[in-house]
Amino acid sequence: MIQCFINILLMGKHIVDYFVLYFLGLLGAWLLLDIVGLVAPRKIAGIPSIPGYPIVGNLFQLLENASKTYTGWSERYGDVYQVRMGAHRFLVINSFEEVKQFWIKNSCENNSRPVLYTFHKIVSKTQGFTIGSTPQGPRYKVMKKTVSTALNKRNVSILAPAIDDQSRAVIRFIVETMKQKQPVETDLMNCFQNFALKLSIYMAYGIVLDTENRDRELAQEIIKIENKIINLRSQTSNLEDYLIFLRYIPLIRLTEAAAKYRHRRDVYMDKFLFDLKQRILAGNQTDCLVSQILGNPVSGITESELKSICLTLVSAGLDNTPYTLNHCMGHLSQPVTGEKFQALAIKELENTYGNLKKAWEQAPYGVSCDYIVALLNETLRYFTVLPLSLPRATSKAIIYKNSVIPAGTYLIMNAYQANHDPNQFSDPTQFQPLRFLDGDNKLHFRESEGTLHFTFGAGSRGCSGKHLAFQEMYTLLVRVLIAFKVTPPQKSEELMLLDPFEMNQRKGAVSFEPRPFRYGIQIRDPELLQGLVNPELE
Ligand code: HEM
Repeated sequence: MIQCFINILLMGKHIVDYFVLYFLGLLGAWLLLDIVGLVAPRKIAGIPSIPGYPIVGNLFQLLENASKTYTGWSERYGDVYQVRMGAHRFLVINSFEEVKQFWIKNSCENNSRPVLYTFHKIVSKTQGFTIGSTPQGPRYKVMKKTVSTALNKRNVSILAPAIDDQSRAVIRFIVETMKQKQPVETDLMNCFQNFALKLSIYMAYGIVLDTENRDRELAQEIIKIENKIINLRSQTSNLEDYLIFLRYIPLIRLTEAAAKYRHRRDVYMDKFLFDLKQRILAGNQTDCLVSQILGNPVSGITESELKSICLTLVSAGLDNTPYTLNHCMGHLSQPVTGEKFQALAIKELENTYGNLKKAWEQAPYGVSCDYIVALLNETLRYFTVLPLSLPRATSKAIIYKNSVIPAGTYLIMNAYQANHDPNQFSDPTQFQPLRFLDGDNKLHFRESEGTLHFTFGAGSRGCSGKHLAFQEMYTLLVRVLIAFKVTPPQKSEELMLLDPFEMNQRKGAVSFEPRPFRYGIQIRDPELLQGLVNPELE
């Protein structure tokens, strides 16, 4: 018996020994191949390169708050340089002017996306890529056209009644949960997430989710899983994307979590599509994007492309829109300055619409108040929810100064740095909505004049959902401001810190994910609010 136990132990030890030997052998072979240049990505001539290590390159220097590290390197190596992350080389662009050069002037050449192992081969196996992660090609063009049309200004204006209903429901829910107790200290992040989710699901499948009651669990599952999957798009954390040999080591399966989330996503994505098809078969006409595509075979959209479109609509704004809006709430709750922003916002709403009742009613139907537009744009600029935007790949060569950037090069926009470029924005670290307004509090910038900031990206693959996201944020912000006075939390440690890097709790994630913070809310005018949230009782 004892001998048998010893034999098992010895066998276990041999297995561990073999495993270690296998690992060291693989690493040694890879190092050799790297040194002779067989697995190392080629350097781009004439562009400064950040010194790194064999095999990994700069990967381990970029695991936390990479945008900040890139900014630090730009001080020494200039606005445009190259880094190596294992098997891939990226060009990093840091200043406002250089981003304009690469993203807008070279829009046609810079119009594809990198294909990375974890996201493209593991997560996207069943529902396909989202549009934002699909490389350039004829099928991408068909999908992009469909989604861009659905999300253009005109079609977003058709969604106004839904934005009206859903944003009113959010405020009504908050008021109900406040009951008699006021002021309440809270964080409205989950309400903002439910709002964004409801609108996406409505637009895609024509379903109104009851995120507070009947569909609460489903909504929380979607929010959680989509957040996990978005994080798998991290430009640095998925080591198997860059260190190819890791994929060949048995027992190490860094992508296991990715496969698990994909299965959980399949459950709700397949159900939404199945239910909609059943409703159509039963003759219940539903006016939504998916039924328009299903009813129009000439669009040439295949089943798998339809799945990609659905995925895009469900996931694209689910983190970005609520995080940005919540960051704005964080500014409104700052001692001293927060009160001033709110006072000016209320005054400008009255000036624009005549009174607050009209401002509430008209907010879903356009973005007319320039001060609120400036407040939101300053939030988008200051926070830059995707500090490294989304990565790009060039489909044609770009001539940059004396260098040729070949087709197939991966590009990273350091959007946070470009949005804080002192040559473009005076006092870039100050939150100043008035920077976008003239002396009469009117916007001195029009969209046709170019790009205000790079939070929605830019050029041919810029964000297709920016009109929808902006209209959603505008409506909810106007309504929150009319409904509530926002105050700092009692405990100073619960106040939002202004620096997004300091607040960031997932330092390797693709978007800023601030740790929870709180603010006080108190009903501004109970009588007015009663009539606004329950107009049927008026
Ligand atoms: C505040 C909210 C949002 C922010 C900050 C944001 C930001 C971005 C960024 C930075 C990109 C990459 C752009 C580039 O490469 O230049 C992008 C792409 C995209 N976004 Fe958004 N987004 C938001 C909301 C939305 C919403 C609500 C939707 C649709 C429901 C959406 C749909 C898309 C699509 C389809 C793409 C891919 C474009 C392409 O690759 O052709 N976004 N977004």
